[in-house]
Amino acid sequence: MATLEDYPKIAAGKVRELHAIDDDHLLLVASDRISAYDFVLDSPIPDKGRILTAMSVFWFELLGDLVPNHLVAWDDPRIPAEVRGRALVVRRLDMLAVEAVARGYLAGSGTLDYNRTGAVCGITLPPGLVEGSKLPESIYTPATKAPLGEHDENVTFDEIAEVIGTEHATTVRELTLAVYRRAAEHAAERGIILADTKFEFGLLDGRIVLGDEVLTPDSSRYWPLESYEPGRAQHSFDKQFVRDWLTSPASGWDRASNTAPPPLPDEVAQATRGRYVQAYEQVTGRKFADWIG
Ligand SMILES: CCOC(=O)Cn1cc(-c2ncnc(N)c2C#N)cn1
Repeated sequence: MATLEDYPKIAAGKVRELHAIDDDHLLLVASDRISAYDFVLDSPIPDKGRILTAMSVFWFELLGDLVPNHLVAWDDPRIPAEVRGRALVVRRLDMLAVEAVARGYLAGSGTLDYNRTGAVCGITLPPGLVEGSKLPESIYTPATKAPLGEHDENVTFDEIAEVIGTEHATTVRELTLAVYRRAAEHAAERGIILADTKFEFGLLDGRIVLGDEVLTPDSSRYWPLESYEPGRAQHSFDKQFVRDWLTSPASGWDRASNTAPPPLPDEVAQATRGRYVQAYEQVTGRKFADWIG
């Protein structure tokens, strides 16, 4: 059985790492780390890596008729025991330099751009929208990847086409919207608003293939349908307990101070684990207890 040290690390995000298995395969590893207010917290959320990996596997399977993906295996001798259940064997792709974002609702940088310009990524929106507004139809709002810790930069379709060519830019936009719309419809039927999501695509033998993690609460905004109310910041299905505790007097943390947040109380970490499990079971109809690792 391989160990993680056998696989050189080739990329890392805030909460994930990418290792090389061989010339054609990579190992995408999800940690139990959680990010809030642009900080990676000291406190891990038990099983977060396994739950989000199981979610990606579900979505890759459900959406496989719409778009090919890079997933090769999730239960495989190439996966070291220490990361089993929170690591995927994936095909090595030639990644396209675009953060392919679809939005069904106005939130985050989308609201910021809209308030400044009436548009997001060059797409003019109707007047009178607020944080959390449902958009008349979902839109493609690509971004360019920023260095770790910075926010991606929203750009227009034409700016992306300049970099990856009009043909690939067009296919990426079509796939992003089709896959998001199908996933958002599935989630809404199960009481979860998928407000937006971010995909990454790559080339494999000239075909465009869906890479990265997909439609997890780290790559998407998951809002509970029952507490949806436009006009304010929406409750995060998974991160709200963390946000509420960090911004409560109990934490002793001052968000404006730009200092690192304190560790979470165990009950906040455990309650957050519960939210990830609930999101997984509600979206997939599967029991997390049946997942490997
Ligand atoms: C965890 C850090 O990695 C990233 O966040 C983004 N990233 C993806 C790749 C990639 N590169 C080739 N083939 C792939 N299948 C993938 C994937 N997924 C590189 N960086």
